[in-house]
Amino acid sequence: MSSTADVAQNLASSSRRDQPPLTTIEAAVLASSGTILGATATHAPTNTTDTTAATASAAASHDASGRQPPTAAAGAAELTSTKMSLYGALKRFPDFPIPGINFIDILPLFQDPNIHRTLLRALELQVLQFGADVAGAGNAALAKPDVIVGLDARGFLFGPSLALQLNSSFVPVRKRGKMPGPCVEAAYEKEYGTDYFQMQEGAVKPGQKVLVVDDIIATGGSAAAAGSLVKQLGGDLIGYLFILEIPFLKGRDKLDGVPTVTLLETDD
Ligand SMILES: O=P(O)(O)OC[C@H]1O[C@H](OP(=O)(O)OP(=O)(O)O)[C@H](O)[C@@H]1O
Ligand SMILES: Nc1ncnc2[nH]cnc12
Repeated sequence: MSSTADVAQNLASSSRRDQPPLTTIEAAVLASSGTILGATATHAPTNTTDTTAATASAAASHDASGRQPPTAAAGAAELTSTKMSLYGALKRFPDFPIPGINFIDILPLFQDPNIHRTLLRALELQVLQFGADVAGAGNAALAKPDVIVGLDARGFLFGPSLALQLNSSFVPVRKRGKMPGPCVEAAYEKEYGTDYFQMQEGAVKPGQKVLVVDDIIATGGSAAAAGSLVKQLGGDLIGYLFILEIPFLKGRDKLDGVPTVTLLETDD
């Protein structure tokens, strides 16, 4: 396996259409995304794609003299601060919207343009890493999503921006009764209630590769319902991407082993 420095270097120098070159930190985010941004390894079922495991050891690798290569060390420090700035922006509201729920508010991530930018870049890099893990380093493009599906409403805050960055379509999943024309529908339970999701027929074409994105996976009910709608439309559900996971609620268990990546996690 390449060292983090090698991976970061390759990524930093890789040319991507219409994209500025990756900075050291961006490359390092991708090179060791699991270590810093994704705590997915601990909780990932064995049959899910773990973007952490393959890179965590690289991030921790040392050179022959027993020291971390400077790029990796610098990258790790920057990554720690990246994660801390994203995580530190989250706010908690006990007993909202009902007693017993510790509500984690992701809206502050969008208040500061620097944090907003960092978030979008980290998500984009996480998708690229996801592609490399699913299809192999040289074939990451094979796992590039044709469609980003974002969930009503917080998945709309970053789904379209991410889709644009990836040159993918954006398609919404909405709560029942919000969209015109024929729709497919799925009922689901979430951490604090029951709801119905819909997608417009034809919004995803049969065989298109679809990545479902949302802010938070709690019990997984919302994400699983979205996945079932994608499949009803004939889409190829290649994965899920979340900003934040609440692992003790075991949402991943509802996702049928579909590859799932998260940037951050919290157990409170
Ligand atoms: O994993 P789960 O238990 O299903 O919970 C996660 C879902 O709950 C929240 O959405 P909510 O339904 O509150 O809608 P909103 O985005 O419109 O606030 C959140 O944005 C996720 O979509
Ligand atoms: N605890 C929580 N905080 C914010 N959004 C949520 N959606 C489901 N559970 C949530």
